[in-house]
Amino acid sequence: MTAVGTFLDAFADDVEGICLFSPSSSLYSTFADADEPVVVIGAENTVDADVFVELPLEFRDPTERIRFGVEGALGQDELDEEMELLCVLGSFGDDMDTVMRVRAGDFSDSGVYDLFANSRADPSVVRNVLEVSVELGKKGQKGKPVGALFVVGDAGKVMNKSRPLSYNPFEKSHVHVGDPIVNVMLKEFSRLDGAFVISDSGKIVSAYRYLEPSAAGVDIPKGLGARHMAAGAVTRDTNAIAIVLSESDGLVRAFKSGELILELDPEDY
Ligand SMILES: Nc1ncnc2c1ncn2[C@@H]1O[C@H](COP(=O)(O)OP(=O)(O)OP(=O)(O)O)[C@@H](O)[C@H]1O
Ligand SMILES: [Mn+2]
Repeated sequence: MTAVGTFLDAFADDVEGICLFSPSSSLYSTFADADEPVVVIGAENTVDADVFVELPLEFRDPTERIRFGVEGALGQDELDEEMELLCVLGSFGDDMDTVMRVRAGDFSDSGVYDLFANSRADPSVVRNVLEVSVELGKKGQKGKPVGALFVVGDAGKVMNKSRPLSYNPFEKSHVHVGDPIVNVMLKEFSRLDGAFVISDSGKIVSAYRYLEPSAAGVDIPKGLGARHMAAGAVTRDTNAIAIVLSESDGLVRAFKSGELILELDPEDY
């Protein structure tokens, strides 16, 4: 065997599961008789795989794609945490150019998959709100750090658990998050108090909402203030998720079912 062959053989030794990211039919059929379970992960099941995990977003970063896909497969009980996996994907385009070996358990429990896939709001709406928060965190408002609170999904119930702090600039409008003009408006209004309420489909329902959920049983990390507490609590009281940009530490956090499930530094994106 060649040196490369020997290396690859050792690399794939003891692998217990195979994840194929958006494979071609020919690649998929190469693994048809594999002894290990094969999971196909992608936006669509174009190869008619028996075991398929949908990626609701395009993750350009291969490690993010793997994290999301493996978490999804674990969530669907297609893999278990002890497994050593071989992930095959195209990092620079559609052609397969990357093989990564990972341990399934390293990707469990971050809740990121759950945030996108099992929220009431569309995955693209969740992504758009995350993107606005990250941009706002990077640039601030006119160079100053700014905070913001976005409550996404289950808007009717969220409106019932909150009250207006001021006139709602989105009252008669039908605008959606992700639209560039709307993102400018969201950044502009983030200087003012309260929360934005966004519907399952991404419509901006209101700005300036003061949230009044019951905070009973909400367990968020110490040191976070009223904005984060309100964010956590509203996601326990309703089926919304909340995305918060902190004015004081500059981090973006996401809450679901009363828990902090994602924390990221805008400077890393
Ligand atoms: N219940 C609430 N509903 C909506 N907005 C709120 C609520 N409580 C606080 N806020 C908003 O959060 C802002 C900051 O409050 P506070 O400093 O207590 O929160 P925090 O969690 O420490 O957030 P930050 O990290 O951004 O400082 C307030 O000025 C207000 O605009
Ligand atoms: Mn504060």
